Amino acid sequence: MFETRPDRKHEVALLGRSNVGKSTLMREITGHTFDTGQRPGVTRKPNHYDWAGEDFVITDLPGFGFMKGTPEDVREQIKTDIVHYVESNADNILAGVLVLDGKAAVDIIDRHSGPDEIPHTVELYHFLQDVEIPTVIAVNKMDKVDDRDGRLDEISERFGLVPPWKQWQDTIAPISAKRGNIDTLNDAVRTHLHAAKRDDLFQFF
Ligand SMILES: Nc1nc2c(ncn2[C@@H]2O[C@H](COP(=O)(O)OP(=O)(O)OP(=O)(O)O)[C@@H](O)[C@H]2O)c(=O)[nH]1
Repeated sequence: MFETRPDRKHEVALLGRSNVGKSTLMREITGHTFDTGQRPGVTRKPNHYDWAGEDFVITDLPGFGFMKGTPEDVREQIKTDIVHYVESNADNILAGVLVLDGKAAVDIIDRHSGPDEIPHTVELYHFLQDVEIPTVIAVNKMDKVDDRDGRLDEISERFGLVPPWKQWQDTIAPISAKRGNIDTLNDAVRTHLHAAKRDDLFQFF
């Protein structure tokens, strides 16, 4: 299902449930227009974006989870394809950005938590850790959240990061892509690239 990636060695991968705002975030990062809209599940293939003269791509992976009108087996396939894509490209993925909808994430995670069930978002975070990709959780749509610190503490906890969230600012980045507030994400990603001594490759962050 996935198209061949462009011939660039390094990349930063954006992952998240459908409709969390990945395309909006891509547009904000790159200044280019992407296919965004009200209709969940618009992004079905990885969208690679690269800068002229730079040796990396940013990859917007398909949204996973519930998509109206999409059968269960297709949704499962999308998730499997994401995992395979990340596994195949892990050596070249400098950082992962897991995007959440700050307004909805806690409810969705709790709804899918149980003795036999790990929510996809949490599962993907742990998977990225397992394949040693430094990951930032970008908590988007913060413009819709009233109790900012309370919500971010709840989110930290769901990912196994002991609150208060403020001690995890390299990992948890509250943003509002639509309003253009993404400095926290830039800072967090830059920290990881510094740690990997790859910031030379990624001048935007
Ligand atoms: N309030 C608010 N809405 C946002 C923000 N970012 C994105 N949205 C809205 O959320 C909806 C989904 O945004 P998209 O960027 O299309 O989401 P996506 O994650 O690319 O969706 P898929 O294509 O399904 O993967 C749109 O209506 C956006 O305008 C934000 O920071 N705040």
